Amino acid sequence: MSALLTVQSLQVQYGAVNAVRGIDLEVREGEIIALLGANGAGKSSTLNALVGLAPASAGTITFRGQDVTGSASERFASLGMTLSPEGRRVFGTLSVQENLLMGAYSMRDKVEIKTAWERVFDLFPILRERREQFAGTLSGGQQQMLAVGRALMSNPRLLLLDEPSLGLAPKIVEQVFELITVLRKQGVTMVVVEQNVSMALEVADRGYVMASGRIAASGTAVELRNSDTLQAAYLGAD
Ligand SMILES: Nc1ncnc2c1ncn2[C@@H]1O[C@H](COP(=O)(O)OP(=O)(O)OP(=O)(O)O)[C@@H](O)[C@H]1O
Repeated sequence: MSALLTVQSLQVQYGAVNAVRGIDLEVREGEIIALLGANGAGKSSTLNALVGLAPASAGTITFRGQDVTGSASERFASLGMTLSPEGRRVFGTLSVQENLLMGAYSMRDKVEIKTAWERVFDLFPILRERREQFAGTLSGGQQQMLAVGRALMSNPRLLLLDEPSLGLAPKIVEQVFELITVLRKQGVTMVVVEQNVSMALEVADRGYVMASGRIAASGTAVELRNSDTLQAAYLGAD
């Protein structure tokens, strides 16, 4: 498997706050990578920096063989790397279909947009039923589906999912993880930030554990499940 994404010595700083302190990551084609760690460990900052939404103050990001460090977020989408952000962030006063179209902003071709749209509706039939409805009136789980659906509209090769199960009822959480396995079968490579560590390690091939802006441990899902560092990373929340 070749590397789809390589991150070297990435740092993210917000003023005086060093959120990410020089991390290395590799994501290979077809993999599901879990990015784990306590609140404030730097997971969201890492994902945001990967798509140009947080300030990468040092390091390099190579995606599909191209150095994309410092690129604008549109470039990431057009190259095939998309983020489904934490907290869903759907546009509540726009309809379901308008929200989906926001995810297809780099596409010009109507047939291409329709194909992407149908794929999202096939994955989430409830969104097809509610396509005219304001996104703000959907349940939490449906808004999460819409956020993932919007990210899928650009047909990403690499999908970054930030806390996809956050705040959802257990049954819906199971659906989110089922979705991850369905997407993998469709050839989407994923990096998943999750507080639900056991479920994340069930679907993931490999993972990285962050603590205080650094990688504290990495390995296969099986290795991490048995790792003391994983337990310590959660107990030692900063
Ligand atoms: N926009 C920002 N401005 C200043 N500091 C920030 C900003 N975003 C995050 N931070 C800080 O950076 C550090 C890492 O936060 P980040 O959200 O990346 O962690 P996380 O592991 O994703 O945690 P969570 O699960 O709570 O989102 C924290 O100390 C946080 O307070």
